[in-house]
Amino acid sequence: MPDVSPPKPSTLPGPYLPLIPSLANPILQAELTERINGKTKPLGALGQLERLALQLGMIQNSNQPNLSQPQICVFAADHGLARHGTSAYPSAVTAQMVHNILRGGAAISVFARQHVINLQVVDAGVATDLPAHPQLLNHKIRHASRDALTEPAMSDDECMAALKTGMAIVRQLPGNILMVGEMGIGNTSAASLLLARLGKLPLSACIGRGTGLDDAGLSHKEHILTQVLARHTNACSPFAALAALGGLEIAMMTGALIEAASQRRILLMDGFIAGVALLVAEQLAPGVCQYAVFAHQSAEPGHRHLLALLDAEPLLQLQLRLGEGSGAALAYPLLQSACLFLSQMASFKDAGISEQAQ
Ligand SMILES: Cc1cc2ncn([C@H]3O[C@H](COP(=O)(O)O)[C@@H](O)[C@H]3O)c2cc1C
Ligand SMILES: O=C(O)c1cccnc1
Repeated sequence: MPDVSPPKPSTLPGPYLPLIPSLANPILQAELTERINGKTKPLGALGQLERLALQLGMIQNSNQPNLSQPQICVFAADHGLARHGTSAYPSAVTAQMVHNILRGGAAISVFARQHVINLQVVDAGVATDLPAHPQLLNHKIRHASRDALTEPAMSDDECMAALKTGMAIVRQLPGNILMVGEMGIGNTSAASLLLARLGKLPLSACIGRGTGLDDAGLSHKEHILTQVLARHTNACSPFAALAALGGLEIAMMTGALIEAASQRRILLMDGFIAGVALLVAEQLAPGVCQYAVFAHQSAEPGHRHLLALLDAEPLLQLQLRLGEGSGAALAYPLLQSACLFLSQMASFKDAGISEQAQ
């Protein structure tokens, strides 16, 4: 039956969302700043690493932050909208890549192994059923999101279930630092739609080639996504936009980020798709962004606008356009270095070196 009734605006029942603790703590901030400035280096010479160390200290409410039991969760799902040719690859690649990740052959498998980061894959909504695997959590909400060109990608109940599942997954995870990644053919489209709607940006600034569309593919993608936005003009609140424009993996990542921030975990953010989940999380639960460290700036053009919107300073510029959490894993050692310089570097006082510049 065609959906003829006017869509009712979706609202997220508030009590499900935890409060995000504020990081404001002027005393600790002054203490950390003095500690950083007192290290044996010219003032400010560790640049962005100094701001990173300060942020990590504030997140952990400590002047000696440390990283323990780092976790990467790769959320996987398919997209009904992908049937309109919005990706250079077919949806079948999502499940194939999940197998590849679990076998240890994907980029994220390699980088997680390299940096000794625990890796799990979550089936949030892959189109096919996946065989059981010790590193695979089966939380399939449905077999792929619905086709957002004709109906909301998720019902309110499905979207809520995805958010709550993401939160529950994090409650079961150890560690004080979370990286979220994703695998879902067609998810640059969902992310672009969400960024355009929630960031109030023109769609043209939010779209890109994703897995490698050519010029004709890119204009076809823009044509389809323009129609999707027009189909869902009422989906303006963060929850309504998330449900309508979708991505089961994006919704589950959003829940995971909210829960992790509420527990004062560090959120080491990957690229464009994960970044859009953070935008949704911030709008649903203001304050989440205080916990985010931005690993890199993706080559997907919308990411630059997203980072500007979030006033974010990415650590790396590697022209990555992969997702999976790969950029977050690559940046992880920088966070280790930020913690180590704070705990191990000598101060001018310890080393008996004159602190005064000429
Ligand atoms: C082999 C392969 C591995 C990937 N790993 C991540 N992605 C990335 O590309 C997809 C998004 O781009 P689009 O919207 O154009 O489909 C997502 O699955 C994302 O994780 C991959 C894509 C492919 C093809
Ligand atoms: O930056 C990302 O997250 C990204 C970019 C292109 C394709 N998949 C993911």
